[in-house]
Amino acid sequence: MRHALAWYKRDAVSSLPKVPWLDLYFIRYNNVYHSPVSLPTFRLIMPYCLGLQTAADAFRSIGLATQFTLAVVIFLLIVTVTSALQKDGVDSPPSLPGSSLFAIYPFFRRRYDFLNWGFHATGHSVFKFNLLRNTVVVVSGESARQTFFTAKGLDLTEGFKILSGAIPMVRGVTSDLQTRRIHLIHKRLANVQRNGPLSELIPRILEDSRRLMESWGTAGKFDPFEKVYELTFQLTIRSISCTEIADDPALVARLKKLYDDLDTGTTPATVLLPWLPTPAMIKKLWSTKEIYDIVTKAISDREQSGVHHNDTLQMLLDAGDDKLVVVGFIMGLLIAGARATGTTASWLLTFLGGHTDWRNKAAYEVEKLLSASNSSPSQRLSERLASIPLEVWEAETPVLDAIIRETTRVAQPHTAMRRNLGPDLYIDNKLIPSGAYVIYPFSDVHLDPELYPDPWKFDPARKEPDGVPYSYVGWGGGKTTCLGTRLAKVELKLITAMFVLGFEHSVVDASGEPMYPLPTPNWNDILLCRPPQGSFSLGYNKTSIAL
Ligand code: HEM
Repeated sequence: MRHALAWYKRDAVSSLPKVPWLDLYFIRYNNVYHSPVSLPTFRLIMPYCLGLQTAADAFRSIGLATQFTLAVVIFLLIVTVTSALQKDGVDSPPSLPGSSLFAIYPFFRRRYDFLNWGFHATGHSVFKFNLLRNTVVVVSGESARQTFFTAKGLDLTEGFKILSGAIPMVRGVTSDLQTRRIHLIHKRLANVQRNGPLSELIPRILEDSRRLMESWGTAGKFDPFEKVYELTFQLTIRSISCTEIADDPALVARLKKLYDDLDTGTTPATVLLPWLPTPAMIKKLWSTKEIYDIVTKAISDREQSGVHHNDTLQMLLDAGDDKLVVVGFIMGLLIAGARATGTTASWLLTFLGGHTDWRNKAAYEVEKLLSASNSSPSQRLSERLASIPLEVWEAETPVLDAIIRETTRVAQPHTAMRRNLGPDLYIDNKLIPSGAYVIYPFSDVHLDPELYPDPWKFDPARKEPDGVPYSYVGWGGGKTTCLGTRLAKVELKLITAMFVLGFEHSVVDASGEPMYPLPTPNWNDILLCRPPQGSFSLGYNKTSIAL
C-alpha cells in the first residue's frame, strides 16, 4: 500500500492532465477522470482509495498550514456532529436552534443581542447552547438569579477561565491556582483596603489624578474611554502594585498597552482553542510574558535594593508570601480592578456631562465636605480633598453613592459566569449537569423595566425595587461579591470630586456640538459598554481652582 501511494505521488501526478494556470490536476480513479483538484488535495483524497495507514503518510506529506487547517476543520466537524447528536432529557433546558458553531461569534462579539435572541428564539427563561464541547446554560428571572448567586457548587474562577479569556494566564500564577492561593490573594486584597492602608492611598490617588488631569490642559475634548480609562489604570497600578512602576509613566503606558493587547487579542479562537497557535494567540502569549517580566523585575529590584516603600508590594513582601502569590496578585488584580473601574468612571463622567443637575449636586456635596474639612482654600484642590478622612468619603456622600450605583446599574455589561463543580443542580426545574457552565447576564435584572422603569435612563434618584432579592448586583451578590468594592468606590469618588470641581464639562458630538440625545451604553461591548468610537466626547474647560 505504501508502495502504491508512493507511486501515485511520484508518477501519477506528473502524468495526470493538469489545469496549468491553476495548478490543478484531474484525478483518474477507476479509469475515469474526476474534477480538478490541487496537489495537496489530490494527495489528501488519494488515501481514501488506499486505506488509513497511508492516510497518515499523506497527512504528513502535506504542508504544515494545510495540516493545521484540516485538523481544525475536522475538529469543528466532530464537535458539530456530536453536539447535534446529543439527546436532551426532559429536564434539560431547551437548546438554541441551529448549529452550535453559529453561537461562537455572537457570544463573544454581540453578547447582549445574542442572549436576548436566545431567550426569544427558545421562548424560555433558561436555555442552553454549546461553545464547542462546553455546555453553557443561560438563566434569567428572579428565582434563577437567587439560585445562581447562592448555589454552592457554582464556581466563579472556573467559569471565568473558559468563558472570558482576557486575563493573562500563567499556570500557577493567574490560572490553575490552588484554592489556598486564591484565598491568600483575596486576603491580601482585603488588607490593602483596611482603614490604615486605604487612608494612606487617598493622597497618592489624588496626586496621580492631579498630574494626569493637568496634562489635559485648560480646555479641549477627549474620549472618556481613553483619557478616563488611562487615569483609572494609573490609579489601579498605584493601589495594588508598587511605587517603582506607578512613578514611571512610560512603564505604566507600556503595561496599559500590553493589557489592551490582551483584550484585542482575545478572540473566540484564543478562548475556546487556546492550544491553537493563531497570530492572536501568539500575540497574547507575548503580551503575557512581557507583563510577567515587568512585574517580576519590579519585585526582584525591590528585594535586592533593600529599600522599603510604603506600598502594596511592600505589604505583600513583608507578609512573606511566596513570589508566585505576589506576582499573581498584581497581574490578576490589575486587570480585574482597572477594567471595571475604568468602565464605571468613564460612564459616570459621561452621565454627569449630560445631566447638569446631577453634576451640580455632586459638586455641591464635595464643596460642603471641603468647607467642613480642616483645609484652606489657598491649598490645591488635591491637597484639600486629601484632608477629608476616609470615613467621611465612605459615609457622608449620598449623592456620589447614588451616582455610582446608577452608573453600575445601567453601564456595567457584565455577564456572571460559573461552572458547576458538582453535584448536578436544578435552576427553575432545569438540569445543570456537573461540569456545565452557567451564565447570568446582569441586563436581565438591571435593565428590567418592571424593576427599573425606563431602564436606560440615568436617574440616580430612582427608588430601589422593594423586597426583590438581588434586584441590584452591581457589586455581585450572594456567595460572590466584589472584593475590591471599597477601593473602587473611593477611587471613583476622588476622581469625580477632582473633575467636577476642577473642570466644567459636557457631552459633545463628533463635530463638537452639544449632544442630544445622550450616548446610550452599548452592552454588546462586554468590556467598556462603549458606543461606536468617535461618536461623542467630553468637552471641558478648566475652572479657576488649582488642581
Ligand atoms: C467600579 C469598579 C468595580 C465593579 C463595578 C466591580 C464589580 C464586580 C462584580 C459585579 C463582581 C462579581 C462578579 C460575578 O459575580 O460574576 C466582582 C468580583 C470581583 N472583583 Fe470587582 N468590581 C470593581 C472593581 C474591582 C477592583 C478595583 C478590584 C480589585 C483591585 C476588584 C476585584 C474583584 C475580585 C477579586 C472579584 C472576585 C471575587 C470572588 O472571586 O469571589 N474589583 N466585581
